Amino acid sequence: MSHGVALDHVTMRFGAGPAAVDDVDLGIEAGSFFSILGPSGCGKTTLLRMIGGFLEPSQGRIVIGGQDMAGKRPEQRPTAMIFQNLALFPLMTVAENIGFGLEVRGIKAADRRKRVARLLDVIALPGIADKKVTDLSGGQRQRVAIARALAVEPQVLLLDEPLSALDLKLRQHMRAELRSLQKRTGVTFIYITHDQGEALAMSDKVAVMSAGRVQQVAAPAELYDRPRTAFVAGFVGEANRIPGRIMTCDAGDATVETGFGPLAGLAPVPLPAGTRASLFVRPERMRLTAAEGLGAIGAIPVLVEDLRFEGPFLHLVTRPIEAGAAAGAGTTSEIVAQLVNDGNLPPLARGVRVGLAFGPADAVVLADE
Ligand SMILES: Nc1ncnc2c1ncn2[C@@H]1O[C@H](COP(=O)(O)OP(=O)(O)OP(=O)(O)O)[C@@H](O)[C@H]1O
Repeated sequence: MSHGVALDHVTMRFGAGPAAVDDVDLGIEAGSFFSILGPSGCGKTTLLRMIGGFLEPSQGRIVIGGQDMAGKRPEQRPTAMIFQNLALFPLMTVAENIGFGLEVRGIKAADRRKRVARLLDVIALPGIADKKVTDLSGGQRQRVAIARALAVEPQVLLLDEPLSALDLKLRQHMRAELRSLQKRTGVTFIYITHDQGEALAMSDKVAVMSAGRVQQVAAPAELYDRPRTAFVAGFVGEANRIPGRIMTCDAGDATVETGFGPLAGLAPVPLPAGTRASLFVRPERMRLTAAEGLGAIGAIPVLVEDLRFEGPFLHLVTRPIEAGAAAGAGTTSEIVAQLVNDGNLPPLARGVRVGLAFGPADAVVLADE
């Protein structure tokens, strides 16, 4: 794997408190779409600013295209950054905005014009060169900001939540646009967001951050299906958490005791018997059954508290009839299910008693944090 960008034990401290970015190791493949996902304040922007050269790490090394970036200013790096507010020049035309960085680098007017025209094709907005940026829609401005960043031919484009100011519809459209733009140009995109849907939809790989640390780096499907920490399971997509304890774990499988009974046949986990651990089950893995027969989590009897019809799906919010307290490990107060509207759903309403079931293949076991 060729590493376009390598972070080696990168740490950033602003003061005496905990590090804003804490000992981060990352390898970002050249030509890939890489997202850094995490809640507000987890250190995403700080990490991106260090890659772009706007901040020097307190410790660690950043290597881009094989070159150590220590001491290099932003304009000396093969990177370009797009900020949340885009920072386009309002009094300039689209062409002047896109050509700005080229002018600064002393590229002649005729060559600038050619390059700007090519970039307008790349962003699929030919013919707007002479418009003022203030006359453009939000999505068009977004694309102009990208063209301006690409004009200086960076190896790596750094994007700091660039879609956050757009309305939902446009944001969803721009996801596909950005993804296809990245593939067309072959430039490495490092994209930061707190929106897991955005990260899953666009990225080749996603790094999930929490409190300055990287929790997991994986392709979107792996992140969703095989989260490695309870934080990732809860932050990426929705997940029901059923607390319990590891009863046995050998090479073949694991058994977890929960307040609703034991569940055997789980994929083995490197945790000793007695460890507090939870089962994480996605809402779409819950099946509707008759409200009886507990046993090995055959069916958890629940009361329907709320339901939302979404066309292809029915979203159920339920409360277990018994809280399902696992000895000392906590209770389950709510179970959410997303049922496929396949024409066979029984009539459901608030207050109806049903059973929700899942099997060992539907659950991921993770140690409590
Ligand atoms: N220049 C600074 N001086 C002091 N503390 C800072 C500075 N920049 C960031 N921090 C702190 O570092 C931590 C990480 O901030 P950062 O902006 O990187 O998080 P983030 O994940 O990008 O959050 P958001 O999505 O809200 O922008 C926060 O606790 C923040 O207060």
